[in-house]
Amino acid sequence: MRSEKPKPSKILLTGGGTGGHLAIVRSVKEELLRRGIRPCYIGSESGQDRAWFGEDADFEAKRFLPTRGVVNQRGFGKLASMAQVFKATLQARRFIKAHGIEAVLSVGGFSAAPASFAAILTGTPLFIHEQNAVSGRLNRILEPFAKRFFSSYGDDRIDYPVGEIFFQTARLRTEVETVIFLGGSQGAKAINDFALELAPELRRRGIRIVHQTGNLDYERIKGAYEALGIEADVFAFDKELYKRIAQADFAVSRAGASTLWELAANRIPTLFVPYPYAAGDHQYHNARYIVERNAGWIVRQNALKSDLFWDIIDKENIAPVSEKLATMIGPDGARKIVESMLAEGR
Ligand SMILES: CC(=O)N[C@H]1[C@@H](OP(=O)(O)OP(=O)(O)OC[C@H]2O[C@@H](n3ccc(=O)[nH]c3=O)[C@H](O)[C@@H]2O)O[C@H](CO)[C@@H](O)[C@@H]1O
Repeated sequence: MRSEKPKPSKILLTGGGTGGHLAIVRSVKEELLRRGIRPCYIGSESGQDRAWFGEDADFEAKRFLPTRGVVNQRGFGKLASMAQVFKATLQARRFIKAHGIEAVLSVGGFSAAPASFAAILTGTPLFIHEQNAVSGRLNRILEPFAKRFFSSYGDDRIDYPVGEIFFQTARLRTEVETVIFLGGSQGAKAINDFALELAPELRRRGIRIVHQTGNLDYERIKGAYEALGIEADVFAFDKELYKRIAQADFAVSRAGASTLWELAANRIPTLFVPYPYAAGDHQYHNARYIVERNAGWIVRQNALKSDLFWDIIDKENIAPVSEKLATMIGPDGARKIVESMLAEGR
């Protein structure tokens, strides 16, 4: 009698740097925990990886390796970073062997390089989730070696793995009583300034303001609202951001992939202002995917004007957009990724 191969249970999640990547790790981790599997994690000492997962007791084991981005460096800096990645790859390889890892999921970002290369070196099945509509450099290099490459854009798409809470708190928006301004995990000065420009008229109309500034700009923006005498819910970063998104009826936001799909899952109509310097202009292409399906609006940062905002609020009906968003994403993303890893891990 042929005995069935046991399903893999030693899963390694890797990648990070900024919140967009780390949010995928979090939702895939939640799905694994629901199935009684505690994954391992490899991230970097730089970036936000430690802030997100340093204290997280859900992981069976974790390592933060000393890596930095290679892409944005030149000359000696680039060589030094490559040497670091090489050294970290050897450490990741030891980790994979020591923990008997049977499948690796990379969510991209420079933190993902060592464990992804180590997966290839050790013949451990590699799965990749690319968050953006245009692939990052590392994922383009890794894709030919991957068992599966997941994307939430295009024909062969899966639902973006958004935290379940964004679906649980979703609701149809019909009227704008509260606006939320979002700058992505690090905040966005252009959106911060735009919010201040809109603030007097928002107050005049009795529309509540919720505003995430990012750490760097927090004091300036808080002070500016005070100087204007306008009451606003201003904060730098909120670990439970879903609560504030759920309160709001309209968003002005960067088009980082995790934020974009969380907003979609929550069905909140959004004016996207893509970060203009993102690699391959990927934030613009992320937002285009939504906007081309009549599920939101987009404006280039250098064309950001208050008139456009008021035209949307005054002349466009937000309810059909909120309805359309319900068809753009379902809650199955993390489940699909996990099932594929369990079926095709070694
Ligand atoms: C400048 C840049 O290149 N940014 C990239 C980075 O964005 P960034 O890291 O800003 O990522 P996203 O906007 O995709 O996600 C931010 C995450 O942080 C969370 N959050 C944010 C603010 C807050 O107060 N609390 C909170 O928990 C959001 O809920 C979300 O889960 O990775 C994304 C995913 O690869 C890319 O699409 C972005 O283009």
